[in-house]
Parts: sequence; C-alpha cells; structure tokens
Amino acid sequence: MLNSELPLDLDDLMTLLAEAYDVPIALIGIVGKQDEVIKASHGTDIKYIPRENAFCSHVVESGEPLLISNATKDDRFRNVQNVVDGKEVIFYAGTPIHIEGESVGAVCLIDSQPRSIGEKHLTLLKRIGLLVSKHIGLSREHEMLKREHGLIEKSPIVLATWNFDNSLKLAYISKNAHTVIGADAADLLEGRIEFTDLMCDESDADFTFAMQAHMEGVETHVCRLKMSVPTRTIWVSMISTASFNDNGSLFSVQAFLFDTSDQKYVEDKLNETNQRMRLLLEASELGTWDWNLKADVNQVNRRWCEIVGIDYEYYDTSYRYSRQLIHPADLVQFEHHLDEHLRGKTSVFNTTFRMKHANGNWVWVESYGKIVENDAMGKPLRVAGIHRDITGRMESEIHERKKTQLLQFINKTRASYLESNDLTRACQTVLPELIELSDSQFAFIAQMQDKDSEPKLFIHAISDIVWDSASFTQYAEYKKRNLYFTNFDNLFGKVVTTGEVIISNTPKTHPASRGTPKGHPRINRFLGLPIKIKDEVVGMIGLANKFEFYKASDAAFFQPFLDALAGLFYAVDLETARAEAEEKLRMLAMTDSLTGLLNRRAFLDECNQISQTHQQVAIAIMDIDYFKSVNDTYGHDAGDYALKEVASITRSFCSEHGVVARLGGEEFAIVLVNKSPNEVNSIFENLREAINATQLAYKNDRINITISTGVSYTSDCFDIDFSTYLSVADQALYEAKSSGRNRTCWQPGIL
Ligand SMILES: Nc1nc2c(ncn2[C@@H]2O[C@H](COP(=O)(O)OP(=O)(O)OP(=O)(O)O)[C@@H](O)[C@H]2O)c(=O)[nH]1
Repeated sequence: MLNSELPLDLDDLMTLLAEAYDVPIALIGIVGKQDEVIKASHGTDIKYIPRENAFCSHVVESGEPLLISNATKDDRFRNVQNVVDGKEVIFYAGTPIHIEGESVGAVCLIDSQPRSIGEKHLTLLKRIGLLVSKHIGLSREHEMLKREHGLIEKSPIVLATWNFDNSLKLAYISKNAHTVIGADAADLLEGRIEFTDLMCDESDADFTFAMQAHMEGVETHVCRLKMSVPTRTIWVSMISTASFNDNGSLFSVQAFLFDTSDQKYVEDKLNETNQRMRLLLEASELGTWDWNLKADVNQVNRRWCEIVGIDYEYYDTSYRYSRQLIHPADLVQFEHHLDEHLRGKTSVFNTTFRMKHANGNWVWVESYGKIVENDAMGKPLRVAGIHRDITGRMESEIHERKKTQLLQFINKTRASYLESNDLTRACQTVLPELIELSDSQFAFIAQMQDKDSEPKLFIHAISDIVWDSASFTQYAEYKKRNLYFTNFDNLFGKVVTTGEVIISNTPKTHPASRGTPKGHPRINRFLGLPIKIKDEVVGMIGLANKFEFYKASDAAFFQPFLDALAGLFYAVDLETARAEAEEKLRMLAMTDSLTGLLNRRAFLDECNQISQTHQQVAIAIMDIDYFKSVNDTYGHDAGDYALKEVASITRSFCSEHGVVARLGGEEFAIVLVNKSPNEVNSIFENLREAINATQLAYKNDRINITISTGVSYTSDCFDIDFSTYLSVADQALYEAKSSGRNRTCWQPGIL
C-alpha cells in the first residue's frame, strides 16, 4: 500500500522544503525491494529510481539521517552512478521515515552542486522526517478505515458508534443504515430521527438494557431488536462492544447491527413446529426419549416420567436408571431387541415390556425407537423414540388370554378327576399349572375334613418345599396322602376360620401372620382363597410369592376354579356317602343281624365262589343241643345271648380258615378250605370242647351248652354242588344228635 496506492499529497511540503533549504530538488521516497518510489517531490517528475542507485536506500538500511556534501569527494559514494533528471546527484541530505518502528523511506534534499548544511538545519530536516512519518502513518490508517467503511457501507451490516458524555450520543452510523434499518444516516446523526424511534415497543427495553450494561462496565453484549422500517418490521441482531477511559468510565459504544429476520423467521417456524410437535406428543400421550450413548444421557419428556410415576425434576438421565425400572422377566427380551437395532440388524427398535411405576404397580410400555445419529465410523451415537402406555390394552388382552387358560384349566381338573376318580391325584396334576396361571412361586390345594369333630385341612396338593428333616417327614406324609394342617392360628388359617379372601403383600405385617418356620423359604406375598359351598368353607387354595402384588382381582379371577373345586369336593363327598350307604346295605343283606355272621344267602354265594377253585373243602353243619330248653328255661333273650356267644366262639376258631354262617335258628354252617380231614376234625373238636367248657353268664344265670356237628368233605371242590354236601353234612349231624349230642360226626369214609 505504501508503495503504490497511498496518495500522500505532500508535493507542497516538498516545494516549501526546497525553497527553505534552497535546493533544486526535495522528495519523499519509499524504498521497495527493486525500486524507490517517489511519493511526493519538488523539482523532479521522476517516479522511480532503481534501488541500487538510490541514496535513500542507504538511509533506510541504516535507519539514520545521511548527509553527503559532495558525492564526488566522498569515498562511499564516489563511484555510485546517481542521476536525477539527467543531473548528477552531488549533494544529498536525507532523514528516515519510520512506519510502525520500521525504516521504509526517506525525506531528502538533492542538489547537483556541492553544498554544506548546518547542524540546526539537519535537525530541522530530521523533525520534518518525523512529521512526514506521522503523516504517512495517519494517512495509511485513514485509508484503511476508509476501505473498511467502504466495505461496511456495501455490506448488510450497519456500524454505529455512540460516544459517552453524560449520556450516549450517536456519533457515527454507516451509510448503509438506509438500506438495512430504513433510516438515513444523516437524519440519525443530525438528530432528525432518534435511533430509539426505530425500535418497536417490545425492544425498547432490550436496547436500553444493552446500553445500560455498557455504562455499568459490560464490554460485549448481544441482543436482538425488533425494528420498524417504513415497509415492514424486521429483526436486527446487535453486537455491541464498549471502550472505556483509563479511569474505567465509558468512552464509547460501537455496535454492529444486521438484519436477522430470515433467521428469526426460521427459528420461529422451528419453535412453532416444535411447539406443535410437543402439543401433538402431549395430546397423543406419548413419552419421548433421546439417548446419547456416548455421554450416557437419556433425555425424556414429562409424559415419559408420568407413565412411570416419576417426578420430572428428579429424573436420572443415565441408562442404568431407566434399565432398572424394567421388569426382570422382560429385560432379556428388551436388551435383545435393543442390541439387534444397535448392531444394525433391525431398522427400528420396537418392543413391549413392563416398567415399575413409583406406586409399585407395573405398567406395560410399548417402545418404538430408531438410531438418529452415527459417528464417522457408522457407530450409533444417539437413539431416540417414543413410549406409549399400553397397560389397559395389555391387561385386558392378558385377562382374556388367562380367562381362556383358566377355562381349559378347570376342564382339565374335572377331566383328570373323572378319569382317575381320584380328587387328590387331579389336584396334584393341575398344581403346576395353578402356580403358572397365578404367577406364583408356591401353592397348595386343601380340603376341610372332620368338620363335626376337630377341623383339619387335608392337603390334596402342595409345592415341594423341603428344608429340614421335619419338613422332609412332612412331605413324605403328603406323598402317602396323609398330610393335614391343623393349626389355624396363622395366615392360611384365617381363610378357613373366616371364609374370607386373605391378601397380604407384606405377610409379616399382617395381623394373622405368625411368620414361617426357621429355614422355610421366604414368603413375600400371600393370597388365600376359600373354597365354599354356600357359606360353608370346605377347603382353600393358598398361593405365595407372586412377583407383583396380589389383588382382589386375582381372587375374582380364580372364583370359577374355586367353584369348580367346591363342586368336585361336593361330588366326592356325595359319592363317598353313597358308596358307604351301599356297602352298609350290602352288608346288611349279607349278614345275620343277631350274630353278625353271614346269612344263608351270603353263605351260598361264598360257596359258589369257592366252587370256582380247586381246593380241599370241609362242609359242616353245627347245631346247639337242646336249645329249646335254653329258651324255655332262661328266656328268649338268654337264648339270643347264647346264639351270639356261640357265633363269636365259632368265628374265633374257624374264620381264618374259611367261612362261618348262620343258616337259621340255632343252626350254623361252616366251610373250611385247604385243610386235611384230620386238621378239620381237630378244629371242630377244639371248638366243641371250648363251647362245652364255656359257662355262659346271662344276668344271674349260668348256662351250659353243647354243640353237635356233621361234616362232609371233598379233596377238590371245583364245580361241586354245595347243597349236596350240605345234605351229607346234615345227615352226619343227625347222626351226631342221635348218637348222644355234643359230638362231631363225619360223612362216612372220610376220616
Ligand atoms: N332265642 C331264640 N330261639 C330261637 C331262635 N330261632 C329258633 N329258636 C328256637 O330254637 C329252638 C329249636 O329247637 P328244636 O328245633 O326243637 O331243637 P333243640 O331244642 O335244639 O333240640 P335238638 O336240636 O334236637 O338238640 C326252638 O325252640 C326255636 O323257638 C332265635 O333266634 N332265638
């Protein structure tokens, strides 16, 4: 710039200098690499001097004034060919020009005659050199400022300066104010328009605040001002910097102002869109999440927090925090889906899972997300998505599914019972499914028994919980179908004593809780369900350790199963009672009511069955001797008593070897199997002697009786006609009677 473009306009000064020093030439030269450029001159029109010929270059190189009175006599310059305007330079007096501390040229006086110059004049020349240096410096600065201002005036940025003197007064504003903020710079500077008049009301305070801040010592301030230009309203960004006096007081404020209406419009639109988006998200009840993997910051919106009942202000943004809210049973699946998406295997992340609500319940959440930012290597940096609370939908779906499962379960229980006719087995078969269906860990199904005497719960089915030898023994009893609970002063006891559903999600604090025996697995939650027929408790189901809380709705859900069990209990009781009655009738029909022995019909049935086998068989008829006289002497009741006693003694001798029956009156029939004739004979003889030896005590009477027996025999009873053998035995009995009684007579040819 110094070399070429900077006009110095100092020719007049050079004329003045030439006249004052009475020399023909005075000039200012700036020394470049190749040439010296003459920037101002008197007495010459030359514009360039090659550097090697320029004395000024010596001034520049030394940075000191140079005085050559007669070059032809000066050893340093004698041989220097230096000519200006065709005349040889004989006299030269030059002083350096310094710009920013650097010597760049010289102010010099030239003559083609030898001359001398006094010290005083040389000092004056030096001072002139200093003034020229200063002038050039200022000109240069001025030129630069002019260029800058020129640039600014063509730019969309307005430059304004306010000077402070008690108050801030606009001292400068670039001319482009007209095009940028719609006000003429001259009008503003001359006070016809106040700068603040351009401001819309809502920005007045912002502008005042900015200026106030500078007055209070703030160096830089940025604000955005709404301004009215003749045709429209614009948004102007203002960056202002303050300069201060040495004492710290404000000197001036300079500001750049530029129209950022377009940017503001885009921002407003974006905000509007964001706002609309936010409203939409709020209306759609969607939670949003935006997870920065690298920083491990998961930003969520208020709705996200609401879904899990967390206070938005206290939300922890780490992934670990969100992860710990996920239901353990759903976590594996959740992380699998996330991993698949992060590894690029799926285009979106979409899954459903349960999250723990602050109130302790679980909420079903559908999460839909996508990678929104990758690093240069393609590794995911951010994943963002939405959460939707689908608890209502999931619960009704699960409820429906469980209802169907429950119906199948009830049918299975019934079918299992009908198939095996064994209620305990049916209960044991369905117990694992009951545990699964109720999301529990342990369960038992029990039925009340001995309702009239000591109540106790018979355990049809129970989870296998064994932790010590006592519980091992108890479980072994259960396996033998012999396990009963008799102590009802506890949680499950409350179910059978009150007939009410007992829900306890913190069992130790329940008033009925008596804790669990030492070593028993922890019972966290308990649900006791009574099985009732009308209002009578006939059994119960105990469930324990559901992962979630047991609720009244669980009890309601299982009611159909409880009713089904009640029906089965009832059916089993009915069936047992019917079978018992039938057995009683059968026994009645088969037995002689006085003695309890088989009656004639039952005896013949037994004989028929025996005749289906190959065995040795003795058939005997036994009769009490002179029984009529017992009746006649001691009374009919005494006779009855005698009959019972004889029956009892006979049973004790013969039952284990065969069949004893009363055929009628005082006549008995006996069949002994698999005995030889001698063995049979000894049994009957022993019996006879025993009765003979017995004195029956009836009231005050002592009664002696004897018996007679007739015996028939066959070594193979298969397919025999028993009545024939009875007739033969009867003949033998006749023999015994007629030969004196109190004896045993045999079919001829056997013994
Ligand atoms: N107390 C009682 N007597 C019965 C019962 N059934 C039959 N009798 C009696 O048994 C007696 C049978 O007597 P008899 O058939 O004359 O024979 P007996 O007196 O035993 O004489 P022998 O058989 O010849 O030794 C009759 O008096 C019947 O009334 C009964 O159930 N209870």
